[in-house]
Amino acid sequence: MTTTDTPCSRPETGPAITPRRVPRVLSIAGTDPTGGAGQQADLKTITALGGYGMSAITAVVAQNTRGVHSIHVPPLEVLTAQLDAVSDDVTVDAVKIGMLGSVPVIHTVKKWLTANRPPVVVLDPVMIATAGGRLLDDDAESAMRDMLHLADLVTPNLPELAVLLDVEEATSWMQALSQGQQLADTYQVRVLVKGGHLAGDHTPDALVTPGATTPAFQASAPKIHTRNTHGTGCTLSTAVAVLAARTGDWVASVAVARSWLREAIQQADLLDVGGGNGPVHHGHHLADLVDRMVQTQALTQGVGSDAATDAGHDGSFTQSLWDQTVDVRDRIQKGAFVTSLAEGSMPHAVFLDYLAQDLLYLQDYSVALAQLAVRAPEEQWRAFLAEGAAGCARETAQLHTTLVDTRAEVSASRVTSEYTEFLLATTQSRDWAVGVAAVLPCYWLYAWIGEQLAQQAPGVSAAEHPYAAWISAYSDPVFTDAAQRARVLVDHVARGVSPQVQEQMRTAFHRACELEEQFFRDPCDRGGPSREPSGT
Ligand SMILES: Nc1ncnc2c1ncn2[C@@H]1O[C@H](COP(=O)(O)OP(=O)(O)OP(=O)(O)O)[C@@H](O)[C@H]1O
Ligand SMILES: Cc1ncc(COP(=O)(O)O)c(N)n1
Repeated sequence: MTTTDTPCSRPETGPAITPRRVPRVLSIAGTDPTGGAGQQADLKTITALGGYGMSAITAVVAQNTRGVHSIHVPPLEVLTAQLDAVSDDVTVDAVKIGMLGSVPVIHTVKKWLTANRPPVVVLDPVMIATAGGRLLDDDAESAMRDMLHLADLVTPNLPELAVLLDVEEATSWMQALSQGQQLADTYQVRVLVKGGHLAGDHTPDALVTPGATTPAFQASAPKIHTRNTHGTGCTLSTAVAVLAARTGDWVASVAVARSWLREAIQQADLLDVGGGNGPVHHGHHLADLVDRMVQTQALTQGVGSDAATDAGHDGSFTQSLWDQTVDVRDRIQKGAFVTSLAEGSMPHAVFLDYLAQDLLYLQDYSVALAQLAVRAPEEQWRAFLAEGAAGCARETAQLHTTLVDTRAEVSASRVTSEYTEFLLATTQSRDWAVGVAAVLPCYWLYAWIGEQLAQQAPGVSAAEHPYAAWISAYSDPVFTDAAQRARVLVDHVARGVSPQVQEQMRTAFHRACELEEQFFRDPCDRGGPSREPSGT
């Protein structure tokens, strides 16, 4: 994720939320037939962030990127019937409330909310559309104030914040923060203060909580030069609702929602929707996933009748490699790395040491993949391996950022050196087929460990587990997908080589599996970092 955010956060506690991997999120809002704001933006956001989206429509708005043409408010009974249809049948984990429009609609939603309050309620007090057009009646402002206390989080933009407090709109970030704090204190509700409307070249945001003296979270990043910011407010508030229901952690939810939205704004110009203030790209991270799925399908078709690639017993060459390394996996599964990471009992120093070694390892693994890419006999394999090499380089850069605070120079441990020397030598000078077999365990065991961690520590949240973020990153389907494709490659290659080379592939795979096991065990065995004394 490209961001120059400078977050400063402290733990922020509130009523307990039971995290759910796929939260059921209801949006109560108006519509936008051009898909950039309101219900349509909310449903895209919920799906993009892994939730299950539902919608109850408050108003049918004929609008586009240039402005609002007309608003039709369905009879109140229709809104009540929609809300009841959802709550009579579905457990709602989070609700996001957007455009309400009028006093009777506010009262209707308030009544339903009082009787059916889900664990997460985010209220975006929508008043005016970016492109112009009032979305809240003038006489509804005080009714809106009267429902703020029912929310866990309120997300006004600066003009809305001013209306809610009945003061002049803030023109500086300090003033905005002070108004946000005043709203939080008056209504005893968290407030997401958004600086998108401030003049200047930065867009600061902050999460303020009742009675606090400093924000629970604050970040700022350069303004992205685009006019396509239609629906950013709807999108941000919904993203926080989904993530809060998913993690139970408001600070983390705001931070992640913000970074994700930033990327959606960054890629907004790709969409080319409308001639005014266009929408943001809610599906920005899915495009890559679909590319990979299409590529996997192409690779799988390329291997004809032996295309079975499931981890089950499919009779493939890679399956036989896997079966022959069951002892290694058993050691990994029972070893201190997986068990202490899953329990959260791994000492932080050991974890940091593991990350530092991983960084050193990935630098060389990236080179190993690049060497194979250069030597690849076919275009599709070159693309796959080069993409893997680039992914490792990106991962290395991210690890550098994570480890920036550990400062001291870290040297490769004996195991890390042994593993990387083996990979570099094998991928550079052995038969290409042997090289691809040597790099497979890193893909495959990584994805497999992700599954083990997800099973041993299901649904962990940042609030209750020190390594929650790491565990969920490990079980990312992206890794399973990459491992699958690496298997397809090795199976394909194995069919075209002699039994002798197949045997060498088998030996290389086995050796790399053993080194993987040692690599995970090593930081736990050593119990701490392997560093060069500073100044050497
Ligand atoms: N040009 C931009 N570059 C980067 N971030 C932006 C930009 N415009 C808006 N944002 C971000 O989008 C979010 C919504 O901000 P904003 O203050 O505009 O709220 P809003 O007015 O409710 O949104 P909307 O435009 O949908 O009504 C904030 O996190 C803000 O930082
Ligand atoms: C139904 C609906 N809800 C909210 C907004 C605000 O979004 P924006 O200010 O980006 O136009 C909107 N335009 N339409």
